Amino acid sequence: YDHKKGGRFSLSDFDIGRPLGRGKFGSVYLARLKNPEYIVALKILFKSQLQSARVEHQLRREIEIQAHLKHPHVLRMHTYFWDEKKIYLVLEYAEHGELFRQLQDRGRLSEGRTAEYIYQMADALSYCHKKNVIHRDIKPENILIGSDGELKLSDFGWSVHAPSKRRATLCGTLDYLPPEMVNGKPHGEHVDIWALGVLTYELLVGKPPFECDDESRTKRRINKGVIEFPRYISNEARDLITRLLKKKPEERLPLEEVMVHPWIVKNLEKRK
Ligand SMILES: Nc1ncnc(NCCc2cnc(NC(=O)Nc3cccc(C(F)(F)F)c3)s2)c1Br
Repeated sequence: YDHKKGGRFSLSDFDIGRPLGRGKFGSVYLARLKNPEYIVALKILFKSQLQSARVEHQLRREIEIQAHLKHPHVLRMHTYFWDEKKIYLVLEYAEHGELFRQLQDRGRLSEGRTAEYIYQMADALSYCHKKNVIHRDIKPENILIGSDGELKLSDFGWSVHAPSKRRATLCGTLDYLPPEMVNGKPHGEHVDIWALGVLTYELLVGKPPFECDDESRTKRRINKGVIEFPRYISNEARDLITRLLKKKPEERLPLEEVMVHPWIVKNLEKRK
């Protein structure tokens, strides 16, 4: 199709639809490329906000990383463009929105559904880690749901190439951070495996395992690593979560073993 020579898009190439969500640095809109007609999610960022937060390098890294990621359980970034004041990320549209919303609506998810979701995220993370990319910000808000109910790992705004001693000024929830990051130590891809354990727990229980009303107590609980399971959590689920939430990064269950863990296999069989 005859889009602009040099391949660059501009806002006039799109019809803008309803807002899909509001982020810290800008909003996401449903949008349709006019020619050919193609539905996307358009994240619109203000250069001024990125500059004052000094995160332009982070966005550049995300764009670079996303350009090389193509996987059914990783939300695609098709392209990006900019004008005088804004930067536009042209993203794959996830029809069923954020996993966070589904968890809020349902309170907590069944073991069958959770096992399927964790299998898909382990698959996505295994793919990213093979490309030396660690996501570093896995949480229900950053996981979207596609048209067939499949999960899409999204928002690589905090991702880096492993290993990283980057002492990024972390903001947002500490709940998903492993001991090594909470203590500002060098960290590798094992941080995503820890976060997968927190995610498994949160989907089954409805809240993360070390949640506290203040950060210092959360940090203490993350470092202590004691996990309380409600009675209704099966032994196999407890086994997987315990093997993911190991304090020592190298002791955490490798992703390939997560995908064949008895709890995953048993629940995937049942849902066929
Ligand atoms: N239904 C939906 N279907 C598709 N997408 C949806 N929402 C957008 C999900 C995203 C994917 N990728 C993202 N990336 C960033 O936001 N990056 C970003 C933003 C600011 C600053 C920075 C940085 F500069 F700090 F790195 C990096 S947001 C929804 Br709701």
